[in-house]
Amino acid sequence: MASKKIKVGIVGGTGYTGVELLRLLALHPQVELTAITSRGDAGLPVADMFPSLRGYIDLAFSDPATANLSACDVVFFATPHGVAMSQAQALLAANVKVIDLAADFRLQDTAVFEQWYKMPHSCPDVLSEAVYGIPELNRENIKSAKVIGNPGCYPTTVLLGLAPLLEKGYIDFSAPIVADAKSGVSGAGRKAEVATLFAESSDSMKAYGVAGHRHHPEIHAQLTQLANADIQFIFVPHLIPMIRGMLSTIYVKLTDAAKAVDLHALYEQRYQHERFVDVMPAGALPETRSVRGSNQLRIALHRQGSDYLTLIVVQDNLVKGAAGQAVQNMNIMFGFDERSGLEVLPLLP
Ligand SMILES: NC(=O)C1=CN([C@@H]2O[C@H](COP(=O)(O)OP(=O)(O)OC[C@H]3O[C@@H](n4cnc5c(N)ncnc54)[C@H](OP(=O)(O)O)[C@@H]3O)[C@@H](O)[C@H]2O)C=CC1
Ligand SMILES: CC(=O)N[C@@H](CCC(=O)OP(=O)(O)O)C(=O)O
Repeated sequence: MASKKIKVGIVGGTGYTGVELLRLLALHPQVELTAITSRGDAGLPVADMFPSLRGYIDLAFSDPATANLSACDVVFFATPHGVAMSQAQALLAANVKVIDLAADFRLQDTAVFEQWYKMPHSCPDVLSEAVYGIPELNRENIKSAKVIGNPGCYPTTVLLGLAPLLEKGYIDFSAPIVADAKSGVSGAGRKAEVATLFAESSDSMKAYGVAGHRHHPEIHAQLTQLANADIQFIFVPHLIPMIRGMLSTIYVKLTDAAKAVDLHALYEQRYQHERFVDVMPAGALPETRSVRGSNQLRIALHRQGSDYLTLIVVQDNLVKGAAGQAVQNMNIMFGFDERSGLEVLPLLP
């Protein structure tokens, strides 16, 4: 394990995933935070905006146009889609690693990226060397990566939920895989929007993106790779009246071979060495509050009749679904203990 401190920059320090990175990295033993950007609040001490960080972070926000990001060892982009790809090439040329929490480096097919994100991809060369950042599925490639496309929040639940079955060929693709997913409102970010006003989003619940959500192609591409087969996948996200947390319920049809297998034991074995994936006891019904504020993802399996399996997966969308997973990726890239900065217990109540 390396002991030297690395210099870390965060572009987009005023957003929800940005401040979550600050919360986790402030106590990371191998990290020295050196630049935290904001366009509108440059010059403001970070702790003035986020008093919870008083005494832990002494820096002020700096303007992303002038911040000395090339002096960092790694830069996190906790920004809207399109920002990281405009700066990645220059940072890589300065030997700085890049971890993007947005979608710039998640989809290898630039035509699909352009279709869903309505912008051309400005650096396909960088994209081609980017690694999709789910450590439990892709750890070896992450070790040597210079650019990480940190996954979307919904994809992390679906992919970790399904991976053990797909790796064994236990899903019968004659029926579609269905994922019915629910997110807390922080998933939409901190920017002001009518849909996330208290009076609009509390005491109510709604589906959205039913005709198509940009995480569908992201999940589909990864499922296809894991299954080595084309698959039908139905995905419906929902907005629910809580601040943080995500629960995905996933329905699959099992192959005949899978029906003879102890699937709970298969999951326990697949994730036995994974600190951040917890396979719950038989019959468990995981709740989002059991992972709140932590990098933990919990999975429960429920057989339904002889042919179907229902998976229930929970995570904190801002931690394992975003900033925590990004820190986990950083730890792997720099040879640190994967748990550094991430041994945070869930908050209760
Ligand atoms: N929220 C979630 O649960 C998840 C979010 N993500 C992704 O992570 C990224 C960040 O999300 P989130 O933190 O929720 O978003 P927010 O809207 O809360 O924050 C966005 C941040 O980006 C900064 N910013 C905006 N435009 C630019 C720009 N052109 N150049 C530099 N900085 C800019 C803003 O700061 P300022 O205006 O002060 O410069 C702000 O700090 C998004 O791509 C999102 O899709 C991924 C997984 C989960
Ligand atoms: C509740 C809510 O609005 N969630 C966001 C997903 C956040 C996320 O992970 O999305 P990115 O792919 O943009 O990084 C959404 O559905 O747009």
